[in-house]
Amino acid sequence: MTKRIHVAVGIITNSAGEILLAKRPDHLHQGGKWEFPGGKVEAGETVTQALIRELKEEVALDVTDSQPFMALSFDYPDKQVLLDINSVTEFNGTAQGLEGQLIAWVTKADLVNYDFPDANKPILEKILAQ
Ligand SMILES: Nc1nc2c([nH]c(=O)n2[C@H]2C[C@H](O)[C@@H](COP(=O)(O)OP(=O)(O)OP(=O)(O)O)O2)c(=O)[nH]1
Ligand SMILES: [Mg+2]
Repeated sequence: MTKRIHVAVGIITNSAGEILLAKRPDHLHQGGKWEFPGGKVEAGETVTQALIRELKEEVALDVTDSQPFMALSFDYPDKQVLLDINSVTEFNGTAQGLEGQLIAWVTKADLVNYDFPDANKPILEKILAQ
């Protein structure tokens, strides 16, 4: 049995109400899909610490406030994940794809036009219900 991967994920909303998406590089797990930026929680880190670190590393943003949005477990054929999803409402900086990934600020209405990993379905449903 493999260990479930704990991931800190950010739904980052700007002052225009747009949400930040990043495209996963093709060679990674769920490559080519759009995601909410984030990454693995390392040993000894809280989810908030991981979120702050990952959003700095991946999209160059300094998170100053976040709130839990939802958590979900999902089993891919090749990987099991626990996504700890947080709303990021306060941050400094200008978003950049620091790992060479495409990024996009997307309106809520436009989210349906992006291809997300299967695990993200409940997240999209909750965002769209709000
Ligand atoms: N960040 C993020 N990951 C997601 C989402 N949906 C989803 O299924 N995942 C999965 C894909 C991956 O298996 C896992 C995230 O792991 P990752 O490979 O991005 O982790 P990381 O950023 O720490 O990358 P690395 O340092 O290990 O290369 O979570 C999502 O919306 N955002
Ligand atoms: Mg990542």
